[in-house]
Amino acid sequence: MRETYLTGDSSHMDATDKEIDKALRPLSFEDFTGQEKILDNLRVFVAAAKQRGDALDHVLLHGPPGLGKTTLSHIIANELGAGIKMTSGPVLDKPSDLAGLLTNLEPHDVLFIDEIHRLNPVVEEYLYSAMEDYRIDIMLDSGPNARSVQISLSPFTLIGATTRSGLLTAPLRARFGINARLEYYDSKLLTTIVKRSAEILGTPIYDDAAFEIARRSRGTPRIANNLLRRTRDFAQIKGTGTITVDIAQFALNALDVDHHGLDDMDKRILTTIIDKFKGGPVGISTIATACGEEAETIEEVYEPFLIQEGYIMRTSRGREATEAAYRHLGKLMPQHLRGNTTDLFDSQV
Ligand SMILES: Nc1ncnc2c1ncn2[C@@H]1O[C@H](COP(=O)(O)OP(=O)(O)OP(=O)(O)O)[C@@H](O)[C@H]1O
Ligand SMILES: [Mg+2]
Repeated sequence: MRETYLTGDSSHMDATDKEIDKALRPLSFEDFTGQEKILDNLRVFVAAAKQRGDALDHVLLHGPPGLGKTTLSHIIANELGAGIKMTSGPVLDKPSDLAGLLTNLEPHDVLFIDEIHRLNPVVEEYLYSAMEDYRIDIMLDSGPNARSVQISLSPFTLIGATTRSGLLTAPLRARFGINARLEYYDSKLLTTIVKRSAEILGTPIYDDAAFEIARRSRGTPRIANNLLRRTRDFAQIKGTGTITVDIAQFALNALDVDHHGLDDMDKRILTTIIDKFKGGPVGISTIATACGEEAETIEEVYEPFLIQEGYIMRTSRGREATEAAYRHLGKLMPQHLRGNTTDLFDSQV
C-alpha cells in the first residue's frame, strides 16, 4: 500500500489532523503560493468567464500527489463564486451515478472528479456530451420499450484531477480547454508555505527552521505541512514550543527524512537499482517487486521526484541510477557506467 503522508487520501488522518489540514488549505488565488504561471492564466480565464456570464471552460489538473490539485479546484470554485460537487473516478460506477450529479448542478457550478484516469469507460463516454454540449442521453426502459431521452444540463465546469495524465484517453483529454501541470515547489516557496502554516497553527518558528523543513519536503506542500505538524510535536515535548533549527533537525532525523528529503522508500528504490541490478537499466515492475511496493505507487509517487532531482533516469530499457544516486548513498559509481564527460576527462589524465 501507499505511504500514508505521500498520498492523496486522508483516511489515515485522525479527526484533529483533518481539521488542521482544512485550516491550512488556502482559499483564494491570493493565499495560494507558487505555480505562478498556472495561477496567472487561471486568474484571466476566471475573470473572463465571469465577465461574459459563461461557465469556465473545463480544467484538467495533473501532477504528483500533494501539490495542490484539490486545493486549487476549491479555489477556482470560490473565485467563480460557484458551488462545487466532489466525486472521484472509481466511485462513479455507472452512468446513472454521473447523471444524478450532473442534473443537480446549478449554472456555472464546478464538478470535481478526482482520479479521473480511473473512470469506467461507459461513464466516461457519457461525460463527453455533458462536457461538450451540456446534455446527456439517458436510456429509459429496456427491450422493445427502450428509448433514449435527452436531458439538458446547466452550463458547468468540470475539473478533473489526476496524478497519471498519461493514462487519460485522447478523447477525454481533448475535451478540457484548460490543461495545467503542477510542478514541484522549490525550497523558497515551501518555506513561505511552512511559515504561513505555522502562523495559522500559532507555532513560533525561526526562518532557518522553516527552511530546513521546506528543503526536506520533497518539493511537496502536503509533506511540508505534515513535517511541520510533527516538528511542532517535538518542539512542544522536547523544547519550549518554538521550532528552532535544532528541533527541526532532530525531528526530521527522528522521522527518517534525510538531508535531501528522501525517505525510506526513496532510498530503498535507489539501493535496489544500484545493488541488485548493477545500476540498471531495470523495469519498474521488477523494482516494485524487489522493494515490496506497488509499481503504480512507485511510478506515481516516488519516481517523479527522484527523476526531477536527478537520481534516476528513465530510458527505453528501464530505470537507471545516476552518479548523483551513487553519491547520495555514499557509493562509487563503477567506471564503465560513468557518462562520456568523465571518460573524456579520465583519458586526458
Ligand atoms: N500552493 C500551496 N500553498 C499552500 N498550501 C498548499 C499549496 N498546495 C497544497 N497545499 C497544502 O497541501 C495539502 C495537499 O494539497 P492537495 O490536497 O490540494 O493536493 P493534491 O494535488 O490534490 O494531492 P493528491 O494528488 O494526493 O490528491 C493541502 O492540504 C494544502 O493545505
Ligand atoms: Mg487531491
